[in-house]
Amino acid sequence: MWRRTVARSAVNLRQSRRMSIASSGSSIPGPCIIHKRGSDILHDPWFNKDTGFPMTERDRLGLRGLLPPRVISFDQQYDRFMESFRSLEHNTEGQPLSVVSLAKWRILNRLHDRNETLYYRVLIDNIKDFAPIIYTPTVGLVCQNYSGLYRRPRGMYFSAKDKGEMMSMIYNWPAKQVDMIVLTDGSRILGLGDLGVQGMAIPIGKLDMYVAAAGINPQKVLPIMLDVGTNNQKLLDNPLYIGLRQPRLEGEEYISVVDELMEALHARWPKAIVQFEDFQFKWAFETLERYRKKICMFNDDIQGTAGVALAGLLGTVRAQGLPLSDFTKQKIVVVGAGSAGLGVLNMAYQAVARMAGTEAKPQFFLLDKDGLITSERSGIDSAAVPFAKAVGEVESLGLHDGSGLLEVVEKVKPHVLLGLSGVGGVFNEHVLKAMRNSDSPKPAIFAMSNPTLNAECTAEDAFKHAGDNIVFGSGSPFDNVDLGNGKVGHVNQANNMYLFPGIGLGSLLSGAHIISDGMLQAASECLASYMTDEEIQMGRLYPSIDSIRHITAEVGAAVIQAAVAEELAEGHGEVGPRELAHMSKEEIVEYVTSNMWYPVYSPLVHEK
Ligand SMILES: NC(=O)c1ccc[n+]([C@@H]2O[C@H](COP(=O)([O-])OP(=O)(O)OC[C@H]3O[C@@H](n4cnc5c(N)ncnc54)[C@H](O)[C@@H]3O)[C@@H](O)[C@H]2O)c1
Ligand SMILES: O=C(O)C[C@H](O)C(=O)O
Ligand SMILES: [Mg+2]
Repeated sequence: MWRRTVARSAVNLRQSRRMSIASSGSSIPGPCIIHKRGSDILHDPWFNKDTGFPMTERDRLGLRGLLPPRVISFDQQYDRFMESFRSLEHNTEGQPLSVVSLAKWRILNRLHDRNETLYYRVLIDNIKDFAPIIYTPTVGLVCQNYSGLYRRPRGMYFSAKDKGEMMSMIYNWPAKQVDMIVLTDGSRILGLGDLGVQGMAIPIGKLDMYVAAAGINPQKVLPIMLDVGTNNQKLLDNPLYIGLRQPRLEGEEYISVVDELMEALHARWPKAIVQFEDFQFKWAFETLERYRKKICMFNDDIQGTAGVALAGLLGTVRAQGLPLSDFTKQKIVVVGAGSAGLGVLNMAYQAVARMAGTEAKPQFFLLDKDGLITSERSGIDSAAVPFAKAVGEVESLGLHDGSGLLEVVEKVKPHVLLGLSGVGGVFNEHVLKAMRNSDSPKPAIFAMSNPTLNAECTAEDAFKHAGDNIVFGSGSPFDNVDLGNGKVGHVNQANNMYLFPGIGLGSLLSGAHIISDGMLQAASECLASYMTDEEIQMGRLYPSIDSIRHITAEVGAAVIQAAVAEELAEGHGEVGPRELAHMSKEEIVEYVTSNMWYPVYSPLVHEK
């Protein structure tokens, strides 16, 4: 089954390389009805075209005289923005990275707040350069400074003070239809901890990726911050902090607020997909279990990450020249037993069970801040219990509960070392050097924690200490590494951005009322089989971010097919479940692609 998908995907890949990201879905859209006139339109980033309004439209919409007389074309506006961006890059050369990154974020954010069509076009066309600004890693810095950077509202804020009001508040959102919601409570922002209301930049950045990668119409996305307070003393002490200045709600009080918000969202937009993002461990699994059987939602840190990591783990098996069934024999050390680490192990165990039956005993090792987790450990979370190693098993390796990372790597000689700990540099020189004795001819190192400073190691250190023959992936982007003699160490961005847009889009277009394990597995398998054997041999486990729209269309189609196979698909718009069931794989990809929004100026028509 895997082999077949690999071969087929190689064909798709070749086709995709001919289709540029800019050309997808670029047909001229029909007119757009608006209920505003005059300067109200100029202040609405959904409709504003700045100097691009043609004269006829200026007349029709009461804009004549409100803009300079010359009409500037979309292409000229685009060039003008890119010119200012390049000169900002030039002018900030040599300044500290944080200063440059924030300056770039600001110029993009200003465009976002002014003219969304132009913003998304520059984002889509320059995704490789701009994703690290509007998304990871710069978004982390933005969250840390959000109270100071905040200028204009975007998305919705619900707080503990809104209890009892949410059902009516939800109607304050101006769009009738919402397809995609990303919700956070700001309690575990990347590896940066509790950033309270300032975590809002994460849902905004994730939804920017939804627009860029999945072609969700920006008028149908909704970032939401649920502010239940913060336990971050620095924020509580900051008089300019823009969130609630109170400790986080806990227990029943907390869950009742989340329940109320979920009910309100579901009542107004029953078909919208809700992505939970950056919830702290103690609520991430609990909320997932609480809502996943009732509404179309998923937790990106648990489930999106798991799918991306599994695709990378299967890629490393292929990179060793082994059949995929050998995945069951891989020795994998996972560092970090939180939402992401446990999500990955959960999915990896499921994959082993499919390949070798439920009796199979994979050689996966799990560590948290207190070292190796065995069945002897008391007080571990119930979600981690299935992954605790039997004491006898680790004793035979000379290990025990709490063994440190270096000792584990030295004794296990793992094929894969995967970090989701949030702790920068835990893959230190000694640990990386120990990976030279791995039992794999091509050891894999995944330093998946974000943002850059929280990565378990840098790409450069990984190749320097663990050797040129490793495959490397990181959650935040690093440059490829020059290994000398014309050789390059390829850096993969092992980030859930390769899956969440396709999971969301596929779920939406299937009309499924829940997101099943089968749909998530299909997404991961699709990503795993996307790369050709030649690419894998070169250490390329994931596609370039330039092809993210194409990979998202493929993932979306795989999710729809799985929903159809499980009889969960209820259809979307005019395409019912029967039509979906009769579509070939190619037709489903075409259906997904044709539903992707692409930024061009639509003619605006005023209606009272
Ligand atoms: N690349 C991606 O797509 C992706 C996706 C999700 C999360 N992440 C990153 O993963 C990190 C963890 O996220 P999470 O939601 O699982 O957090 P979490 O708080 O739920 O879990 C963190 C885990 O790391 C463990 N830990 C802490 N210090 C450690 C140490 N020194 N050695 C070993 N383990 C240690 C903790 O005990 C805990 O089990 C974050 O930095 C996040 O940005 C990356
Ligand atoms: O946001 C990211 O870049 C990935 C992931 O969701 C994370 O929390 O680190
Ligand atoms: Mg996240």
